[in-house]
Amino acid sequence: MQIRMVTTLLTKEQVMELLGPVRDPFIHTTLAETDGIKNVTIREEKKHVSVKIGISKLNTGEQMQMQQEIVGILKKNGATTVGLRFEQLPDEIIREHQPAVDQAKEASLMGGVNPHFIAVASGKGGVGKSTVTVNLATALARLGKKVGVIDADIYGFSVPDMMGIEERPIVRGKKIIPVERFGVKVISMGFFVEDNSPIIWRGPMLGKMLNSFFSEVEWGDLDYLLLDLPPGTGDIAMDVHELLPTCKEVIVTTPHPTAAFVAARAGQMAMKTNHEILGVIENMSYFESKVTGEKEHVFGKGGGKKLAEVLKTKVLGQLPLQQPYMDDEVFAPSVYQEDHPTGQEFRRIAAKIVAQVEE
Ligand SMILES: Nc1ncnc2c1ncn2[C@@H]1O[C@H](COP(=O)(O)OP(=O)(O)OP(=O)(O)O)[C@@H](O)[C@H]1O
Repeated sequence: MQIRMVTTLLTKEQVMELLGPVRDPFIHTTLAETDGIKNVTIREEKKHVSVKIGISKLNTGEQMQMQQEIVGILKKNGATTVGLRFEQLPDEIIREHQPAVDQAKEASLMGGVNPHFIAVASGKGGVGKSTVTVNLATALARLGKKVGVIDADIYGFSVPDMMGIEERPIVRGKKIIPVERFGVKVISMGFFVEDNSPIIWRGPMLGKMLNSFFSEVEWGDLDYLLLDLPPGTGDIAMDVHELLPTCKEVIVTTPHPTAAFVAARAGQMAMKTNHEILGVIENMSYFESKVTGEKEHVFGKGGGKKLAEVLKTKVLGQLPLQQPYMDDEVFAPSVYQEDHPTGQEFRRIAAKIVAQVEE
């Protein structure tokens, strides 16, 4: 915005308004949000504006760039000279705005060794994103990996039900102990909601919730932390993507060309937020008759391959339409057994991911 000067120099309010949208280079939050514009002084007679700016990291190249940006804005709007000083933002402000994964990594909250973060995304709901998350996690655990899952699908949290988790996490001291099932540590919004009641999320709340899933949960030593993202490419999905900037991603689609087209948007969202795409998983690829062994492509064909081409990645696997075996002893309606054909396909996918990530 450019404010035209007629006779007087900028007012304090105008300086606040002009510099408010400038972003802190490390926590990607505006100065208005971090309350980072301090001590604005105007010397009308000398056309001089001096400002103190709160920044999350002092004395860096990024600070220099920010300095140039601010001086440029103020000069463009009438200041002849600009005095600029920087000070360190308070820790609590940085924590509040810092992307969750970065925070976890920096603080080494995961028991000292940082896991590989893998987010599972989809272009729309109902394509099997949560099914893929829980089975990929279980398959990685079966390969001997230490695995955690964060059910970040805040509206449609379904991971506990899918894995047949009935207990709730216990709190020890100030830490939440995740529930363990099939060797996978699980934390879900569903654990903290009474009676399945709906929640209305606003951006900052979402960030706080994700941050606390990292910092207040006793994850211990993990090799992999999987995140079940909200479906689609709306605001909430975008917010979650932005809060998790250092994740790798798996995109789930059905074989229908339209589904793959919509999933491409999720892939583009991943790329926009600098997430590396590990590959595409095509779910509900076909139905195989138990009687004739014939494969029917109930939901169309080729969507996964097409999506992988668009996103310049590969198809990690194709999952048939099939339920897990009925098991009277172990209740987990969506977890495929190790000897189930779909369980075996998940094992192959998990092995590919391990090879790719740990290479
Ligand atoms: N390969 C499959 N064969 C049979 N049923 C499946 C398969 N994949 C998923 N389903 C079923 O389809 C439904 C939707 O799956 P799921 O909840 O995993 O999708 P989603 O993409 O996570 O949806 P949302 O994001 O809306 O929660 C579930 O009832 C699940 O059990």
